[in-house]
Amino acid sequence: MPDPRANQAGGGADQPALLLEQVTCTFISPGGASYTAMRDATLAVAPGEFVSVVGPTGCGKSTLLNMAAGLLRPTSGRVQVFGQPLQGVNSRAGYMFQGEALMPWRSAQANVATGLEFAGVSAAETAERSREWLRRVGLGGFENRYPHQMSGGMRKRVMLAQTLIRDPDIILMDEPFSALDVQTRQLMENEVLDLWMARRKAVLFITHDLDEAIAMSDRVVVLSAGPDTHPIGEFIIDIPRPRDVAEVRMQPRFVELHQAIWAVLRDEVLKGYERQRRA
Ligand SMILES: Nc1ncnc2c1ncn2[C@@H]1O[C@H](COP(=O)(O)OP(=O)(O)OP(=O)(O)O)[C@@H](O)[C@H]1O
Repeated sequence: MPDPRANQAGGGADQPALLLEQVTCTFISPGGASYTAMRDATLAVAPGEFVSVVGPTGCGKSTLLNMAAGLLRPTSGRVQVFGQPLQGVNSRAGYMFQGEALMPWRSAQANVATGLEFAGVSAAETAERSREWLRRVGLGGFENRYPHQMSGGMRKRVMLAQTLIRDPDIILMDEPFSALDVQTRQLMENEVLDLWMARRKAVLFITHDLDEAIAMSDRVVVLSAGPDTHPIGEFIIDIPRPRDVAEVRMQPRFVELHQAIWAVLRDEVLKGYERQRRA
């Protein structure tokens, strides 16, 4: 009998915000071939903690995030949200996808408002909160622009507002800024850090960019190359906050951490590359 409190707001504040315990995920193709993308992987994110996951391309980073979001059920193992088993979609999490996820026929404000509309929030409150969130991400005055009338960076800002407007306790981000140029990317990273510092939600951030992971996080988890991906290293990022993502890279401690993490990641990247080349 499923626990009726599962996945509900409230409760469990002393528990990890998110716990993936010994999760295995095997995909079966229509032809019957099976591929175990993840095996016996355990990862916890504490309330208010910013955790990045890095790993070689195709190792299973999105798979991990999809399990945390409740969009994909692990083949075995368990996922818990604030101490309760996750059932169905993770209603305490906001998910920012890798690609473009805006509805092209809706204005910036209407895109940001979508989550509140689904939640049945009144039209007046929805309008006010979506305007306020657009302002917070630096898009005050752009409410009526459509996605095709905005730059890539502006569209990402709209996606960020869309993710945060429901004030999720857990924020899941899958390489959110990978398509942006370096300068825009650093601006967005700093904005995310400012918003996070103000609200301190649990963040699980997927990236293939080690600099980004170190600059943003409290902890960086390194995944092995697939198949059978699992965490193989974990590093506490003891660099004081607030941080500026561009400046923090110059600090000796940043360089030290980068070397230590890269020593673990490098072999996996080479393995992943070799496997993809042979596939
Ligand atoms: N629905 C699916 N069916 C079959 N195989 C899948 C499915 N989804 C993912 N995979 C495989 O699982 C592995 C992990 O995929 P995933 O997208 O999680 O990797 P990733 O680390 O996020 O990749 P990237 O770095 O390219 O974003 C890949 O080999 C992929 O081909």
